[in-house]
Amino acid sequence: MATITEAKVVVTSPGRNFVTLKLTTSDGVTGLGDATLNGRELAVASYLRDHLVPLLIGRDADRIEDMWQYLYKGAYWRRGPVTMTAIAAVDTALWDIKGKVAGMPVYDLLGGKAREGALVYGHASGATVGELLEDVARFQEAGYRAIRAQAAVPGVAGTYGVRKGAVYEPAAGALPEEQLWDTEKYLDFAPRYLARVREEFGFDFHLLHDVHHRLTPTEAGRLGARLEELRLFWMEDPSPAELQENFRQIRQATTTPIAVGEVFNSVWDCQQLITERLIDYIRCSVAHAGGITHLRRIFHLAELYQVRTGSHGATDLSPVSMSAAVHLDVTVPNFGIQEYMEHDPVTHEVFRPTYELRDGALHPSDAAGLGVELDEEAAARFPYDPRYLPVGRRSDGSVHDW
Ligand SMILES: O=C(O)[C@@H](O)[C@H](O)[C@H](O)CO
Ligand SMILES: [Mg+2]
Repeated sequence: MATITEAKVVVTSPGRNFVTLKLTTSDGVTGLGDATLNGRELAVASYLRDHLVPLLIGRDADRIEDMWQYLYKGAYWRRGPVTMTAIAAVDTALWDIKGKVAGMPVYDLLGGKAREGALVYGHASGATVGELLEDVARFQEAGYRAIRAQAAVPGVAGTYGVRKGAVYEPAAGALPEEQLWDTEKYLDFAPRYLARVREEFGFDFHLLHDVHHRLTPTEAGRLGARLEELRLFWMEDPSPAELQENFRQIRQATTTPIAVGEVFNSVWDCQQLITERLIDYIRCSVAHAGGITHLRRIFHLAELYQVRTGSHGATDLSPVSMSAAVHLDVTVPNFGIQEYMEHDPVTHEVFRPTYELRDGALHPSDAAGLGVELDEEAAARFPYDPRYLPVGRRSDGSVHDW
């Protein structure tokens, strides 16, 4: 039996903030887990350092499921993004260790490949429709077969999803940026620019769009119906999903496929969405939904109901959880798509993943474990840099879902 002898929490900001857990066993094997919770990073770092590390030292590194149950049920206070991200980091690091001990990539531990690579979608955006079209062309030239399109809505400063230079989010600054939101202007404009994308580039690629929780179920149904002829791959987060039964109304109003789940952290956040078939794609991630062990459970439940996967994968997830996602993606029968946003090159000075983008799909390497290295000396050169995600406000000044 190998025991955990060291558990280290590394907070670093190469381009943006990441929290990483590094476990070492009595056999000298190391494993990595991503514990990054965008905008609330230090809460997870403290949860790990102050509450989990003392429980990990001396514990059997082989018993991944038992560790998961021990940390989940042992906390008494169940679920929540901070707890589940911390558990995810431990779980991911243990899978990495198990793979290295077995001399196998994690996808082989999970039953082996069902496909060679995970189809990904890239993020095209533009401050104008012209810029968006140029960006879509750039992604097509780079070999992407699926592209998410977001354009700034005229008269709505700081529309969600539009990059400023190389920066996606969060913006620099000590306090959250406040962005204006106008539902009517968006509902009028979005179908028109998405139609322009189809006119220009045709139907021979997957087109996606993220609504980012901005609409009521009535509005979302109306938008979905209007977008049907554009045959979107999906309409993401059309409405906030705390109340899962609200999606029944969207479902009845439109056949545009629906994807939800990047903010969920457990199967209980999406069990009704899945079992009542209120969505088509479940977007939970390894980092925020309890690690490989729990995300696999969610994906298996989804498979029974013909709901496919489409994991969150913005750059607020480190190359460690991106790698874990790709290993899981290539094994599950109900894989749909994987979100992928290339990390800033400076991020790769600290994290060295071995997955590769080829023909619009991410391919895991056959390295044992997850195939990611963390350079701790490089990590020390990039101290934590406090950032927040933006806050949305309507034109009357009241707070809207961002
Ligand atoms: O699907 C996406 O990429 C976005 O919704 C981002 O993940 C979110 O704004 C948090 O960074
Ligand atoms: Mg999203």
